[in-house]
Amino acid sequence: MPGLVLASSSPRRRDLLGQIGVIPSRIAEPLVDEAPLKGELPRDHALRLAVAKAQAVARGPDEIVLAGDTCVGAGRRILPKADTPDVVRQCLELLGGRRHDVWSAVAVIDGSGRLRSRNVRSVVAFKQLDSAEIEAYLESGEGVGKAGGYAIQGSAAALIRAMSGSYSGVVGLPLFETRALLRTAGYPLG
Ligand SMILES: Cc1cn([C@H]2C[C@H](O)[C@@H](COP(=O)(O)OP(=O)(O)OP(=O)(O)O)O2)c(=O)[nH]c1=O
Repeated sequence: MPGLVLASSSPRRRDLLGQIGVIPSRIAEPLVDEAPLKGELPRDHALRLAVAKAQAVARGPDEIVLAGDTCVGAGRRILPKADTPDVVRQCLELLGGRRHDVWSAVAVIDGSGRLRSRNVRSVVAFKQLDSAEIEAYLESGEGVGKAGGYAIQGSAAALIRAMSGSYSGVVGLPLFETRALLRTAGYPLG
């Protein structure tokens, strides 16, 4: 059975793979500049970074490499991965009361070096958020380190009116597409 390298520092991606019974034989942190290019659209950004992360990690003989990227987009605008509570606040002020896109890209390089990728769009609708709700969410600390400043898998779920698309993709790895790519790459999955 070919080994699987997960090119990700994200514990969420490891957990999501575990949810479908996939245990990487190796985890490697991809060192990639995640800054958007000038004028880059959210969908292009997610795909470019997933591919770059997969390519940044060395592949041993008979190893498959998998990487992903999650990008939150408000129209043509890319929201940052919130690194401080202030950025979380700015994101929530923008996202409250409207719909936004979450692009979830996954890239797989197979044992012969062939790259395949998928990019999934989800749409998430937040309720109108008043300042007390935003401050309460900031208190939770859950938004820091997350694309768009929130995590759907935590207390933010209670502020989300609706979503369509891939729930696992919003969390960090679209599992339907990931399974299909892994199978095509020769990784044995039932
Ligand atoms: C929108 C959203 C994002 N996120 C997370 C998933 C990703 O970890 C993060 C987006 O950053 P990414 O750059 O996709 O991933 P990462 O930096 O955590 O890990 P790596 O690049 O090493 O693979 O935001 C959630 O956990 N829940 C959500 O609802």
